Amino acid sequence: MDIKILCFGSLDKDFFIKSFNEYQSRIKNYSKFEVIELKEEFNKEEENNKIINSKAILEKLKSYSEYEIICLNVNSKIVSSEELANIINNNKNFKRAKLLFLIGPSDGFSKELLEQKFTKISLGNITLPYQLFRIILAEQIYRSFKIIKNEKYHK
Ligand SMILES: C[S@@+](CC[C@H](N)C(=O)[O-])C[C@H]1O[C@@H](n2cnc3c(N)ncnc32)[C@H](O)[C@@H]1O
Repeated sequence: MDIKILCFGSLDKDFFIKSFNEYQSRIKNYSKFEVIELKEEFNKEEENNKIINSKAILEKLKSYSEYEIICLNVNSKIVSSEELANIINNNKNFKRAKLLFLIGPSDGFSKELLEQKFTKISLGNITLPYQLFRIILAEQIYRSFKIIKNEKYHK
């Protein structure tokens, strides 16, 4: 399996970097795993930032056309850890599956991006800052593998 996270910015605090690296190395026991970071445009008004940053995502995704895109969006359907594991496990050719998780910019995604035929999910009815969310997502991906493989993991 091949999993990528496409996101904005980079982790700039030691405790974020350490936490992410921990889950990253755990995920790598199950799948190829890579983070692709885009530079975020902050300088315009909110609506324009959304459009500019979402266009940058859509442009980048052209290089990943063979990947199934899973867009993380606060206002989309909330999924449980088991449901996320099902999404990851859904592919008939599990070992060869290619999944790209998309974390949005600070102002969220544009209408154009949200209209794409991506799987869109929320991890809960709370908005998390992007650095923290990257770690939560990595933990949930790791947890998904534990669920899929029916392996023990602390509750
Ligand atoms: C700071 S948040 C963006 C908040 C923005 N106001 C919005 O409504 O999308 C940055 C990114 O983190 C991710 N994110 C944060 N909390 C999330 C949640 N509970 N579920 C899914 N994605 C979340 C999303 O990808 C979001 O685009």
